[in-house]
Amino acid sequence: MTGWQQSPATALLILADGTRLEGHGIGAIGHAAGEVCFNTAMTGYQEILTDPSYAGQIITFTFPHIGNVGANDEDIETVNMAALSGVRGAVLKADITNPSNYRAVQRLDAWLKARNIIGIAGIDTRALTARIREHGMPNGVIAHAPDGHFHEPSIMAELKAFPGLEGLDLAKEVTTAQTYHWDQTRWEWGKGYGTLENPEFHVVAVDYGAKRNILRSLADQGARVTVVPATATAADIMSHNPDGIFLSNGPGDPAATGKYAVPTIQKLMETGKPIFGICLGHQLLGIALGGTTSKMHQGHHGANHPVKDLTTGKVEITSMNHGFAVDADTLPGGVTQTHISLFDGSNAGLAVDGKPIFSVQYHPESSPGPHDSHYLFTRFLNHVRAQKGMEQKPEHPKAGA
Ligand SMILES: NC(=O)CC[C@H](N)C(=O)O
Repeated sequence: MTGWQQSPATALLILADGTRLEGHGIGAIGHAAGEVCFNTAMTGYQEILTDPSYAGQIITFTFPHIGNVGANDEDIETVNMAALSGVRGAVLKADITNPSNYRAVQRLDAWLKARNIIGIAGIDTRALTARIREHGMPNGVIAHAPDGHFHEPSIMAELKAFPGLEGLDLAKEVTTAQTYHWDQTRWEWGKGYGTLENPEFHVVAVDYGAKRNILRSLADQGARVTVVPATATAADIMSHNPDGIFLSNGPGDPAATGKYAVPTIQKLMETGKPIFGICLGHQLLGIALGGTTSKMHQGHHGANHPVKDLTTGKVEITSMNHGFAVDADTLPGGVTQTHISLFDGSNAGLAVDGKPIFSVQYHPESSPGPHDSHYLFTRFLNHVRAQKGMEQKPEHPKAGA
């Protein structure tokens, strides 16, 4: 048969420059192309693999042992389960072992298969990560064939057909088709997830690929949340009579999604309502204010990224997942750069002077990641409280309070 190659390997990762890595296939069978990035988080692989912002990407985990705690039904960040799984593939160092954790209901490889995610294990992820650091995030294709028979022409055709993330609006692939309401609160020891009983506020969240724990974090602050599709107009959003507006994280190129999202955000800014954006929402807000965004070299994907709050001098350890960034020097007068990454000085936050409008590039919902930045949800709702003449809550409550 022409085009078929037999290999002792059951999975391949081929990069756009022809680099060919062989390993053991796990998860779904077939092939998929995407941008190959690396994530340095040591925990939370299931939350990472279900973050819709990874649409169009293949994740290399730098932590060598992924899968040891198996898979459970709770650590799912995808809200729109009707959408295809965002991430295109997972690249691991060590083979997946039998899970050892009280929450595990499945092995990770079986879970990957059920979610149609292709994985490859046995890869020298240190070398691959060093390569990405040196040359940037390449396009690549991941393939899994349990019998070791790979149809190379179709695998290479898939790689060639992948246009790269620049210019891609992927929010439309993962956003909700319908408006829905959210009232689940954050997980607490001994209690699990709660339900918001007596909402004090109403927030409309624009879903570009929202993560569950962001919606929970808003509910935790007393906000009932109405989640609307990415293409909702300003009139649609205002028809829900929100006290505040949230712009979610999401995949793809902010400039591409901005074609329809930015005019909406510009109209929303005129309403005077408090606006808070995270990650893609931050980038879209940056563009709406007159700034630009650029593709990064290796991006930021991990759970230990130091960020400096330039307004207080404090450093927060944050969770990050982005491959584009707001160009700080394009932000106009009247907009303050509030946070920067201490890894590379790139923009990590902004605020509109004198208005209740702000956003951050990183992930205060911390799923997975440290909780240092959770105060930002309080800050957002404090803007709402101020407009309603209510007492502010401390951003950093004392332990036990
Ligand atoms: N997590 C996100 O919202 C990512 C935003 C954007 N897709 C980026 O890669 O920069």
